Amino acid sequence: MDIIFHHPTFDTQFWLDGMQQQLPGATVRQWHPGDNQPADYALVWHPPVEMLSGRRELKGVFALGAGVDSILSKLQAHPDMLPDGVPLFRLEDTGMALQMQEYAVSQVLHWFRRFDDYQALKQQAKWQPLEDYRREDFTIGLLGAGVLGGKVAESLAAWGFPVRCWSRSKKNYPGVTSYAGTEELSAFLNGTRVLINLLPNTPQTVGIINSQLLEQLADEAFIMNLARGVHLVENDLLAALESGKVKGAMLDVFAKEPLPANSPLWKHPRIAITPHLAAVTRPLEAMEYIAKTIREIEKGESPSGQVSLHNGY
Ligand SMILES: NC(=O)C1=CN([C@@H]2O[C@H](COP(=O)(O)OP(=O)(O)OC[C@H]3O[C@@H](n4cnc5c(N)ncnc54)[C@H](O)[C@@H]3O)[C@@H](O)[C@H]2O)C=CC1
Ligand SMILES: O=C(O)C(=O)CO
Repeated sequence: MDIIFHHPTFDTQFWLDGMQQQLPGATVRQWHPGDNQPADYALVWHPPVEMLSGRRELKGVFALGAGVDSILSKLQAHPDMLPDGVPLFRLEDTGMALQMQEYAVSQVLHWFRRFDDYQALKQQAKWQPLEDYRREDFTIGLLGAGVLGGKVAESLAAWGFPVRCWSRSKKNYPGVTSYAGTEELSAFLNGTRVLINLLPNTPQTVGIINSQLLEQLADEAFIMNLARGVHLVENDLLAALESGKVKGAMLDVFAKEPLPANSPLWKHPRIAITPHLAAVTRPLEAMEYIAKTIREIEKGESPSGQVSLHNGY
């Protein structure tokens, strides 16, 4: 079995050795421009078009992340990049859910215990206890309730918050109220105080966090964008912060990355920023997962994690 690998920033040798250990019978090589030798599987992130196009022999392409929007947008521009019938897989969890849980739980508790307000009072040397927020006024809503959103929802429910989620189809997570489809979006938003976004980037979800959506949230809402920058209309968020409808935001992803130095988001006192690292690919877990999936494909099984080209995620 032959495996080709391309990632613009990962430690390639570490991955070649690691995959070799996971699949001792395989030959794993770094792909270089001009390499047209046959391959059974490709492991990629931001792949050059010529790496995959014309490779009808491939039994699977693995995206080395959870979101496949960048691969799919390239595929739109170059439809022959992924030969017909070659399945595209993505990473399901592989250590990312725990990182998302850490990120979301710590920030929700930060807002719930009003640490932002106390930090602002501290700047004025003010010793001033504030009224506690009540859990019943702190409903948390997950936009997107798949592999990552579902786990985040469960971890926040375990902290005793009212938690709800919104997805394409109904979910059954313990302690989490499920809403599904565009017809239930307004009901989901109504009363949501903390909105956490873990949707994939698709034509249906681009710009979903806009002024019309923000207006439907509970007053003094909080926004956490952990998915993709294009989901959020940044100027609408700034306007909602200005009006007081939104009290604070924590953003990990941006329409343009790295976030340009002149972006007004940097300087806003009620916006916290991290540089797209809410959850990163954990190589060992990812390699184990990919090897398991390859073994299932080789046995003729249908492993999970296959991207629906129709749904776009
Ligand atoms: N900031 C970061 O470091 C990272 C961000 N991500 C982002 O998180 C996203 C989610 O990842 P997973 O949970 O693994 O994806 P997933 O595919 O398991 O879950 C997606 C969820 O969104 C829902 N959904 C999709 N389209 C919808 C629509 N039109 N209306 C309503 N619900 C819809 C699905 O029903 C599902 O519940 C990724 O696509 C990626 O963009 C992933 C990893 C790291
Ligand atoms: O896996 C993903 O989709 C990511 O955004 C990784 O940072």
